[in-house]
Amino acid sequence: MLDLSIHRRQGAFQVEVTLKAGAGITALFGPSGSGKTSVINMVAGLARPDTGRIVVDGKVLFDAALGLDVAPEHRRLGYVFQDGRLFPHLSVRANLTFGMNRLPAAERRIDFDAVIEVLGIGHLLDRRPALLSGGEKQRVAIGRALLANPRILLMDEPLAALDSNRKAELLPFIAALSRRFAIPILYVSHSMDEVLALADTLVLMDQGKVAAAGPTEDILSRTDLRPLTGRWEAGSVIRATVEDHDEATGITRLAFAGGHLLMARNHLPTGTQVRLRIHASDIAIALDRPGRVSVRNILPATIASVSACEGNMVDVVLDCGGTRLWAQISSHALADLALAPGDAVHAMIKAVTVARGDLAEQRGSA
Ligand SMILES: Nc1ncnc2c1ncn2[C@@H]1O[C@H](COP(=O)(O)OP(=O)(O)OP(=O)(O)O)[C@@H](O)[C@H]1O
Repeated sequence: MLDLSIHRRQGAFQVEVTLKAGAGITALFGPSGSGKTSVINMVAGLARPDTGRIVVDGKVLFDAALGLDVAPEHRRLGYVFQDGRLFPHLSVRANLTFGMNRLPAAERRIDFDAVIEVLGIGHLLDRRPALLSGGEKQRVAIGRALLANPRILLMDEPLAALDSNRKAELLPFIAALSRRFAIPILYVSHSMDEVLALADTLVLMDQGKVAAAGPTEDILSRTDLRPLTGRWEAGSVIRATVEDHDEATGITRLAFAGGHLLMARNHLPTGTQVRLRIHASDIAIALDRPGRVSVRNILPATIASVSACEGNMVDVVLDCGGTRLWAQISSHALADLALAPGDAVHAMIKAVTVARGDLAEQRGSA
């Protein structure tokens, strides 16, 4: 879908990125100044690489060796900025159809009514942008970009200008978009919560280069990348499937590669694929399987690695049927239990939360 290999010097800073992004949402994540916007601007044609090549959906947009540089307006890309940048003098409807009306009818693959429905903006069509909330403006901006039938949607911190409630409201809309309309999204963010809720693929940027890239769960399970994945609370991110709900006990059972997990009942249909988050501080380790204990999730596991972290705490990575679970225990507990790689233990998981799981995802995986 997106295949790029680019190099650009801007002042003292060098961007040197090779990247392939497939279907779904690819997040560019990294500290301020790591080069995320520079990459997205080169894809959009707003900045010119010194060398390299950019291909989107089979179409070569830039090739330095061939002297090829398609103008931004001919790249057929959707770009959503932090601030919606709607046309103030046009109604929401006219904003939405602005790019769409410039396309030949045969190229209008994305249906107006479907976009209105997914973004929940049907009741806003006759309003002017000045009368919209920040979140509504962003939904209209996303709809406008989508209706121009882009090859890819570029989103540069689209939620950065919104407060946390509006952000949380908008996340499910964005998550549903790429799956519902089969449009790849390149999403710049420095919020790990957004990455967790949205990204299929995670690209970690550092000092103008790609430090690591891959499926989000895999990248986030790597303790060596922690300096880059950042200051968010340590923990694991795992894939699971909703297996069943027990109305009587109010418990939902999920299946994952290492067995089953129980959590408070949610309302996701059976079969929904979800991303679960388990904080490292919510996993305790027992050498013997505990008997009468309140914790519901007790799973056999093997110790994969032990390494010092901050203060008197130790990172312990457990292998649970091929899934990595990241626990943090005190160095005192480590010494007391004499834990070492290869030991068979039991992971006691005190809390599990759903970081991503929506109906659109279930349709996509059917
Ligand atoms: N036109 C330019 N000329 C010189 N330096 C530039 C130019 N544009 C960006 N830079 C520098 O390139 C580096 C990367 O900037 P970029 O905006 O891509 O980072 P970013 O990861 O998107 O940061 P943020 O999260 O703060 O938006 C920064 O050091 C920036 O100062």
